[in-house]
Amino acid sequence: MTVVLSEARRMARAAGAAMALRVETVGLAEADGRVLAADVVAATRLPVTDASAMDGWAVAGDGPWQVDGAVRMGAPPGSLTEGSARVITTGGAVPEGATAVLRSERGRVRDGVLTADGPTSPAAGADIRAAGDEVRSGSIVAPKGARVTPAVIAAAAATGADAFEVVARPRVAVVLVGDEFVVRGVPGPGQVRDALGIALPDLLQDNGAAVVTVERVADDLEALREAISGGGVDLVVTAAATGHGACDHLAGALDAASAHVVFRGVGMRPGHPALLARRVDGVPVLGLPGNPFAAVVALTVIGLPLLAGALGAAPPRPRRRVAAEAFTAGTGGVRIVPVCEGDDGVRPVRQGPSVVSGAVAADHLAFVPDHGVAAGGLLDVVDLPWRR
Ligand SMILES: Nc1nc2c(c(=O)[nH]1)N[C@H]1C(S)=C(S)[C@@H](COP(=O)(O)OP(=O)(O)OC[C@H]3O[C@@H](n4cnc5c(N)ncnc54)[C@H](O)[C@@H]3O)O[C@H]1N2
Ligand code: MOO
Repeated sequence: MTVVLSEARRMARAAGAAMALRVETVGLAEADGRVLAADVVAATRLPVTDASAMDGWAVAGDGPWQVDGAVRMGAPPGSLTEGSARVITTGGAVPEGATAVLRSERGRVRDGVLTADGPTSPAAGADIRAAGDEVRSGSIVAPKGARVTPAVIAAAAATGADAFEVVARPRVAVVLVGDEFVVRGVPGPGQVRDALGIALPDLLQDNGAAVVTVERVADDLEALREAISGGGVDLVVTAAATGHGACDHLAGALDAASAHVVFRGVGMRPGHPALLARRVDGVPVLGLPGNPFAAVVALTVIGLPLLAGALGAAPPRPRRRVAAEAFTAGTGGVRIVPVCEGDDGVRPVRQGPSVVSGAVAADHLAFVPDHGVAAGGLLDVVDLPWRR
């Protein structure tokens, strides 16, 4: 069954969401890039106590004040009596009884007595960050489904967290099909240098997956059936053999494995032979076309929604960009064009389906609808996965 691109993306996301991955606990230092399986809740308010916003003196009541010492950072705040002042630095805990902070540049100390420059004492509460002003204890610092970023880690650490509950990485088997490949050096006549054996696993890992095996199989139905049937994985991603040629055995291998084909063919070019199936044990099989750029396209526009669904993360939504020049329509559905971003909008980067070199310079993939887009019109784009 052939589907339109939007439908393929929806089905891929649903296939990912059906995976029901485990939840695991990881320390803050190992969490960057993972997806939260539960809200991160502040274990404390921030600031923990009333804190000084400036270097200066905590003062109690109106001046002049008798300076009675200094607030030690990291020590409990103690208390201050009316008419007294205590040296305090930015972030220091304001002693009980203090009514304001006087900034260092607005006062002077002579013989242990602090006087404010100018006619008045600071207003009540001046330059004091009230306890809980920034974060309330029990409030949500980062929601379930969010990707852990350095900002999430910093906010969680500041509010007392030592670990996160994250969604386990989906375990992926990558299967590269074909007899023609060499894996080092320059290919000889009739040979093809494998372009995907390293790049595909890297792309999957960068997007939250744990690639557990990378297997190469010949154009052989039984070998392919076996390769896509391995246990201990949550997802199988294959490259090549999606076509209808004599050597293309993916459909036959899925049939032999009694897998259910969710779709075979997507209304987009390149990448139209992409396929999604479900094994009898529920494990999805994503079949990427063999032409390397088509494989990268299919992984970006279909594989990433699948992974986002599996992780419970927000899907990578297309964004609107101005077309800096006209984009002509393709035949057979959405034309997918690598584009780079300039001041006047996005422009195409020349690219054929069988090489990935054009994508090296590109920022996004643009979706050109079947009526094309005039110069100055709007295009949907998704980021290339390494540009996020
Ligand atoms: N009669 C038709 N022929 C083709 C059609 C079509 O609609 N009708 N579609 C073309 C499109 S589009 C694509 S994409 C490919 C899909 O091919 P397969 O998925 O069956 O893959 P193969 O035929 O095995 O290989 C295609 C091409 O890609 C090269 N390849 C495969 N894997 C790798 C790799 N790991 N590294 C580098 N290159 C790879 C392979 O050598 C072939 O050149 O079908 C078209 N044909
Ligand atoms: O998926 Mo194919 O490019 O359209 O090479």
